[in-house]
Amino acid sequence: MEAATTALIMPQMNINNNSTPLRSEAKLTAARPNTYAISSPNGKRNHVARGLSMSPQVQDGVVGRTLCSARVSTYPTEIIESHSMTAEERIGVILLNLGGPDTLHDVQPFLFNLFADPDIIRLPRLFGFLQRPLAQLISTLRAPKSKEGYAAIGGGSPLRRITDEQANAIKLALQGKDVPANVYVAMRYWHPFTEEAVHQIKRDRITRLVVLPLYPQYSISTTGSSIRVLRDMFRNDEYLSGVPVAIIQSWYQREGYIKSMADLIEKELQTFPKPDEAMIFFSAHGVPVSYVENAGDPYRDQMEDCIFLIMQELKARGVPNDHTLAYQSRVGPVQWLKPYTDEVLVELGKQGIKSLLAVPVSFVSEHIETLEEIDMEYKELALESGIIHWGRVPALNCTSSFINDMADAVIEALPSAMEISPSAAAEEADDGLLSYVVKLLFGSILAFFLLLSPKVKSAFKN
Ligand SMILES: C=CC1=C(C)c2cc3[nH]c(cc4nc(cc5[nH]c(cc1n2)c(C)c5CCC(=O)O)C(CCC(=O)O)=C4C)c(C)c3C=C
Ligand SMILES: [Fe+2]
Repeated sequence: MEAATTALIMPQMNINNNSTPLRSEAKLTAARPNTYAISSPNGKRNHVARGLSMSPQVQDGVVGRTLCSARVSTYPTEIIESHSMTAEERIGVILLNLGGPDTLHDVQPFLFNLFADPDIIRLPRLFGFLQRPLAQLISTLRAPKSKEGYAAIGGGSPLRRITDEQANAIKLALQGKDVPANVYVAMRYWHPFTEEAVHQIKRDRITRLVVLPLYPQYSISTTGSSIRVLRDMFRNDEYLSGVPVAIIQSWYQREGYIKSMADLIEKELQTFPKPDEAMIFFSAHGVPVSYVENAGDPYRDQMEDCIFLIMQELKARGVPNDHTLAYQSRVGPVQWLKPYTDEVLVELGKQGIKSLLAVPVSFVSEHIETLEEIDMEYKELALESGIIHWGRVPALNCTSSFINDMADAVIEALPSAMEISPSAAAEEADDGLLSYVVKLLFGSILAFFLLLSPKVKSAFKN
């Protein structure tokens, strides 16, 4: 397939972002020039310095780990010339998601994959060899608690089914907008794995690809991790390295998403005896504090912006309810983003709050943390703490306004697709098999003793 025929000028990061940030703007004042690429008809690129970028700290934490030197998308993409696609273009959309165990038997290997991810357990580079032994131990310790949770929601995660439904709905929405596309699901820790999706993309000879994470906000641990894996696959493959790719890094600020969330909240409030007295309780999946404070993860800022925008929309609709934000699902012995959901529930009970509407906000499908943690554990805790009326907003799943907005996001991103340049990052040193085995053995022994500590053990078990 010939490369695109029209010259285009775009940010090298090829991030699509549609609205100007609200509260993140302050951080951009410390901006430095960003690189824009000019693609010419023969596919060669020249680079010019232009525009704004995030602070160096964020760049170190995020840019180095993402496809095409991508920055977090808290500022607008500037497409200077529009780009026309050829008729033979075969468009692909790859949905990035976490994945979940299909059966209880899958729980421990799923957890192993999750904890073996260096974006989930961030060890200093020198201790990288401990990653897999640690993952083996932590997944074994965590599995009984996780299994209980998955058993309580029917014996497995609904994530694969819902993500497949979303993929199908986005495909139909794109078709309805005269943009025929194949939509692929790429899970990070369980089937269908990213490798499987990428294999299909090659098989289908896709010529232009949009990467759409199913996480509204960017975190190093979610979108960042999936993009890192994709980048490695693309830059090492002769065919894929020539496919223009557009990456949507985060989209929590999209009007369609904000309005869809506001619709769900408004509707659920009506189930309360006194809707205007219910507190709106946003509960986001947490990340360790060190991600935000040391590694430059924009997750907390984006989450706060997101809540601000949803509340702004609700106020404009005459829904002035009180609201609060807390973080759930912490794992392990480190500090996670605060305040913690369980502690806030107890505190709100003490303050005499009687009606609470829980709103899961970091994810767009039902999953274990909505169906078990919120609907069972937190509900019970809230009722014990004095809350009388409890409600929970459903996840967006296949809500048509949301799916329609995702299809629009794809269409808006298409023109900024560009080839993934080989990364300058140094490859891991290859020390040979013997060294690998010695490190693995040493790592396993060290990890074993580390995890014998009762405090560490119980932190992963609970
Ligand atoms: C935006 C969403 C998510 C962030 C950020 C995130 C970070 C993160 N998660 C763990 C550990 C676990 N997560 C687990 C399940 C899980 N996590 C998310 C989303 C985010 N995780 C989802 C949607 C799910 C559920 C998948 C499903 O099967 O339904 C689990 C397994 C379940 C359990 O045992 O609690 C673990 C473990 C870490 C350590 C982390 C950031 C570093
Ligand atoms: Fe998680």
